[in-house]
Amino acid sequence: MIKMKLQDVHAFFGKNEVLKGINLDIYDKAVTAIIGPSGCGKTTLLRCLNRMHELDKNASVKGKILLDNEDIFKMDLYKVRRKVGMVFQRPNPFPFMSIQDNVLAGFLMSGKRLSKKQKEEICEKNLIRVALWEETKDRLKDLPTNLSGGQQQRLCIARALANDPEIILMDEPTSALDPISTAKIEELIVNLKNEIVIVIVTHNMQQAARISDFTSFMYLGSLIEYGVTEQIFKVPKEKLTEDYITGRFG
Ligand SMILES: Nc1ncnc2c1ncn2[C@@H]1O[C@H](COP(=O)(O)OP(=O)(O)OP(=O)(O)O)[C@@H](O)[C@H]1O
Repeated sequence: MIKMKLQDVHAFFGKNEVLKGINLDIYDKAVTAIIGPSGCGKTTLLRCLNRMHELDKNASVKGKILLDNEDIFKMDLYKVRRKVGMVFQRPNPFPFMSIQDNVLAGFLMSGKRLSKKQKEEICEKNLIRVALWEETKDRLKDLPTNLSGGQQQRLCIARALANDPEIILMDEPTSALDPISTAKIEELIVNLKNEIVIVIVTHNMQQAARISDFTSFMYLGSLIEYGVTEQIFKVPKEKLTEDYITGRFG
């Protein structure tokens, strides 16, 4: 089933067109990877999917992005952001909030009142989902600053999950992490895909091959090739894709 559908999406910074008519179907219960050389527009594409691109005052978008057949540009912005969460490259837990409050940050910021029991339940459930519960259950009131980078990133994923999004966008979520933390996040992504749609930007082609079901290869603002990950990596149809995945450029 198609969860998100992009139709002729163009994105600009001022007059600079950085996405040049992207058509892309993002499937439910799947991990979709976006790969391509630096500056090709991967992050911009990701940021269009939850309307973060518009935050830049110089930026604009044209085209259609449908979420469950609803045009996200006609939806309430708060609803879009609630349905489409985001995890960034560098773990960015709120440094002055406890581990528990970090998980609950979405609720705290929206002003929603929760009982102590509800808070504890939401916190436990989401820390379990990211395999961080055992490591943090005795220090939920501590600040997150003493957690390792990998733990902080899992906390950020728990924070995104706690809002019950339908899609999570991940912008190079492991590029600042060591190999063991990276492996844990990859395992987590694969486990989560049965409940949530994941779109991940990665520079690491082995990572895309390991964890994604679909891969889109971008070049200079265009989507060159999109398909099942195994096909893209084993028998790419486009020469540009082949050159990129075999390391001839990028
Ligand atoms: N805030 C901005 N203002 C102006 N131009 C920008 C801005 N952010 C990105 N760009 C430009 O838009 C183009 C696409 O950038 P984007 O960050 O989407 O590429 P990317 O593929 O994610 O790159 P990388 O892999 O290096 O992160 C680039 O030419 C970049 O210089």
